[in-house]
Amino acid sequence: LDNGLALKPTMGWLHWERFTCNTDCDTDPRNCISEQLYMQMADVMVKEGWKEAGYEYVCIDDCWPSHKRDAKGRLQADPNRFPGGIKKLADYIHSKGLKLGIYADVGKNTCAGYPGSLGYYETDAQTFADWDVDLLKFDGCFMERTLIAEGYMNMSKALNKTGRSILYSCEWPLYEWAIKQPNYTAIREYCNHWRNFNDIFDSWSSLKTILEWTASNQKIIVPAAGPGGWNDPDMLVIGNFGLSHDQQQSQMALWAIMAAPLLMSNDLRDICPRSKELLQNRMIIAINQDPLGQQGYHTARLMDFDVWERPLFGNRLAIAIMNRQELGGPRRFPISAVPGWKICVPQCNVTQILPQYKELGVQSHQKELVLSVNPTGTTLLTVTPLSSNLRKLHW
Ligand SMILES: OC[C@@H]1[C@H](O)[C@H](O)[C@@H](O)CN1C(=S)Nc1ccc(F)cc1
Repeated sequence: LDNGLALKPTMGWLHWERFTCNTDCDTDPRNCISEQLYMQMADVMVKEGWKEAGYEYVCIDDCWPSHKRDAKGRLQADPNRFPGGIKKLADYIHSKGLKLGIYADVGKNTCAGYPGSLGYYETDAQTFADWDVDLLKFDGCFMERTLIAEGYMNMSKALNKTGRSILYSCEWPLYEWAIKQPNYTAIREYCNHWRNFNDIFDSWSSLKTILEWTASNQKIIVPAAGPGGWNDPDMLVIGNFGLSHDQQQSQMALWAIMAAPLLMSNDLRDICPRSKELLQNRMIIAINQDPLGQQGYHTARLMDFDVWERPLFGNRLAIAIMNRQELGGPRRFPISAVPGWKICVPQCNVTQILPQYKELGVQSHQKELVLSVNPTGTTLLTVTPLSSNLRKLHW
């Protein structure tokens, strides 16, 4: 969407995967969906270097509203859980130099059964603008499948009509795939990023299904990605419970290769140091935010390894090698088996970023550089050709 926003993939925090629809503030005040959750996350994001690393949007997901619209037909926050209201929360978030995201639904109800926006697109867009909201995540539940596209387009126009810059995060293709192959030219025209596939869960198997779907459909979705519009493989679940450290490194590496929005869903008030270090790794964030804005591809599967590559600004290349085996120990992979390695003629400078930082120095096409990759882990490299006669990469 050409609204001047999301020129690089959106970075921030989104409540859903970690906090879901927990509305029980009587027994669980620390984790329920309430204004204090976002205020506390904002405080931590400033205090603990998250904002500095680039994480900017603090996003509310489902379950924030009252079940009733107000007398003027406007959405309103649950008065017990958001006593100050959304505008005041936005002011607080802005006072921290951060931005506020909110959530609504194209259909009759949200997925969790709160009021949907069908029939109220202009009212809701104007309400969000009046509250100084900076991002809208627009879900696709309870909507006639054949009317999904029209609904997403109408909300895009409604947001534009408010005159406020509001980043528009869509789930349009996810719901449309059920009936037809979505038209990604249209989606890119109306949305700043878009969910294509099922919700992420806190598990390695969930991550694998998302990567599998992305690789299988890359010819359709990857060309649509670029500054202002991105494919959204869903939230980062790094720092929660279900992924080993190697698997957390795999998600961070692949989200960088896929030019995915980096929307963390975890508890920043209580996160282990290794996960925090991984999420704030400047070299991986730089790959995700690369100015060329080209999403990477799955380029090879061999010996039970997956290879993903992303062209970077300045003729550099990011390479991720994932060991799919869930048995045994680290396995060795010859970099010469990476399709993009052919740019290293006659030589390249190689930097390993994961599993730990290591300058591998000048490598030549001949000299056999072999990498070690942990089971379900990923080795992430950047490669800089040292010659001027660069051959274009062809996929
Ligand atoms: O209710 C909101 C929640 C989150 O916003 C996700 O990111 C959205 O993709 C939708 N969503 C959920 S749980 N959607 C949903 C997921 C599975 C299901 F059987 C019915 C609804």
